[in-house]
Amino acid sequence: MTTHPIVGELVDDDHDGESDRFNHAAGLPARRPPAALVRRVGGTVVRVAKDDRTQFVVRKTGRQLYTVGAGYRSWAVRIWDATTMGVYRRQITAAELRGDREALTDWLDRKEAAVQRRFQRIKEVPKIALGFALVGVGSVAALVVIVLVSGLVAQLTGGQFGAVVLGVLDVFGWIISAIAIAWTPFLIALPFLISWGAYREGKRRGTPPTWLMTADERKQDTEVVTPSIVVKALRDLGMSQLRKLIDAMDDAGAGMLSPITLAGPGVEVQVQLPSSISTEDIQKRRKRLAENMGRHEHELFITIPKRARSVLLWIADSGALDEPIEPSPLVTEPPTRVSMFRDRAPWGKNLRDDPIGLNLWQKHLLITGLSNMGKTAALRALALWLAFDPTVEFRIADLKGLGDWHMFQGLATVLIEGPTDEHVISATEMLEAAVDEMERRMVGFDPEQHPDGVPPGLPGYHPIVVIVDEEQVAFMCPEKDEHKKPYGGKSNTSRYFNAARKVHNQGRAVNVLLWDGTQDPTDQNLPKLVREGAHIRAGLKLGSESQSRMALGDNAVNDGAAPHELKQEHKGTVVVTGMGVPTQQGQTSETVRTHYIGGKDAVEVADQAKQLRGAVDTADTSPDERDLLTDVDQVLGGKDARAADVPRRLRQHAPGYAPYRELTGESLVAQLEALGVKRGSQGGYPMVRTERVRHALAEREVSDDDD
Ligand SMILES: Nc1ncnc2c1ncn2[C@@H]1O[C@H](COP(=O)(O)OP(=O)(O)OP(=O)(O)O)[C@@H](O)[C@H]1O
Repeated sequence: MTTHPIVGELVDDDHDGESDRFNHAAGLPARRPPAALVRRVGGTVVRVAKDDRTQFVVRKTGRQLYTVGAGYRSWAVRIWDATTMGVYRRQITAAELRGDREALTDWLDRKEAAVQRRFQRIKEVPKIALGFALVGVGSVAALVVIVLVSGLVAQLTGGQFGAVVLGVLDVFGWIISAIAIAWTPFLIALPFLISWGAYREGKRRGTPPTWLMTADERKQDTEVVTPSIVVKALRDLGMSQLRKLIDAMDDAGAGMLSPITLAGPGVEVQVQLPSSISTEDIQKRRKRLAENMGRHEHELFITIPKRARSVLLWIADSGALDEPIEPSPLVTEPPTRVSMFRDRAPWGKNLRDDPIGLNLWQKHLLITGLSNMGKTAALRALALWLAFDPTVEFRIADLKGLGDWHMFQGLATVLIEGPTDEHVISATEMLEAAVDEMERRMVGFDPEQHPDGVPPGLPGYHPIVVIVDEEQVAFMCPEKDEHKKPYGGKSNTSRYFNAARKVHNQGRAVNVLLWDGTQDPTDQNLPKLVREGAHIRAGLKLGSESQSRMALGDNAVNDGAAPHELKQEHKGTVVVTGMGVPTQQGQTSETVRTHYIGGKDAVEVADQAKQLRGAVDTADTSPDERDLLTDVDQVLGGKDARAADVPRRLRQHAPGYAPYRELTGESLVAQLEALGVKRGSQGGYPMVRTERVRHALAEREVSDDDD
């Protein structure tokens, strides 16, 4: 036999033109000429037809032959079933597999009764046959009697007895010759008639394989998700056990499904799996399941509801997820004021198109994702909403520093923008200042007066939200301080790590919160202790399941959360889990398509928030010179203070300002003295007195004027 090389790409077993459709939708060229119908037959790739027309005819004929074959098979199965009590056998097997003892006994009894009934019928067969024979003989005898009586009557009334008998015999002769004439054509037509019946039976029984359909037919076939499509998709998952169990079901598997309901731009259906099939078995085959239903992998979401051994499938309308969702209500109808305690931040919509709002009160938050998936935008959208609560203070470090957070100038009390080690050092100090504040609040809290913890609105305990975007930069920082303590890393001495951990551990109760955004999480750039401390955890598209576990935790991923399976093109889509996240009943996570607030809109929203709360004095964290006298006057707030307490206040006032970093009480007093502030003490402790600082400021002003 001569073999001819096949021109073009060798196709895989699953080729059904799906990738061409995908490429077409994405505006990419088709993977191969769409007209070629190529199949692998017994390990050899066979080109069946090339041009459109022939291909159509070949596919159509193939489909019809398949349907006729399916009909014969169905009849054979039914005959086999009928002779071997298949209905009962299958129910018995299914009850056994389910471990349903009650049903098992019931079906065994039914089978026994059916066997008895059949035995009874078989016993009665000779009697029935004899009955038929007697009826036959009786009918012939009756006919003879009728003919004879009719002939006799004819004879007596002037007719001829013989003519009647001959007439009747003629009629019989005619019937016999008509049968003889029709017999041959009937015999010729019989196989066709049987095949027609088989075709109808085959059509009733199932759908031909997708590779026997043209692209258009497939589209029509898969647009609507029906119970039979879902069952067929499950049956064809490539799990022989599942296939057998579904085939064994009396209702062809329909009983496994809940009603299919419309849910946003898609449908939802819950599947109760047979006992030997685990939810994991289905999750692992998401791609195949989606494709069996005519969808892309990212258009099928599988979650695990509370009911044991069941999966909840949400199947998007084809292409629906590629449509953007509407703009944020924050842009279209900015709020006049919000309450962090009471309200929910409008973040986006879930797959069912229900609006999703997060309650952010006393929640640490972590958002991760691959680069450029919309992490900053999603995090910033929450902060912008929260800016409409004037009681909330923001301290922000944007360790990319390309202006994503610049609109918070005048909204945040600290705004660090930049990627260098210096910026990481500032961010660390900002976080350490938050730890100091947290400890001050904890020490100063009066549990007798507030037995239920810090109530909303308690003076001195306003929410402080510390935001660190691109946090991975902090963990990867190689710099060390003068005590050789690293800023980055995750060792016991790492300054950023320890500060983040402390806020995570204890900040919530006193309203000191950390929101971090980090890229491409690993154990190095997002240590376990930090990621586990967040109350709300969100993952945009991630690279692998292990990253999803880091981002959302094992529980959420075990329950079906799969940010690694989100589509790269779907920026801003997050899987979110944790406290304050509204989820469907029985679910632990929610997939949210977040509203996108672009840079320009963000500036406008921030301006509106500034109008509400009045401009905030954003601390200058740039390495420029600061004025020590003015800063000390500001941190004293009109009172005197021990010199040892003032450096800490200065660091909080200007996080990241290097000269304050190593300041001690003693060196401060010396520097102030050089600026004209007389030393003072109380009870043996060096003091910094407001009045002396202001005096030095006034003197300086006078001498500046003189100059
Ligand atoms: N919700 C959204 N809907 C649609 N597009 C979005 C959405 N969020 C972000 N984008 C698009 O993604 C781009 C990147 O967004 P963003 O800067 O927030 O990503 P990122 O993950 O923070 O990136 P990186 O980690 O590289 O800093 C935006 O410029 C925008 O075009």
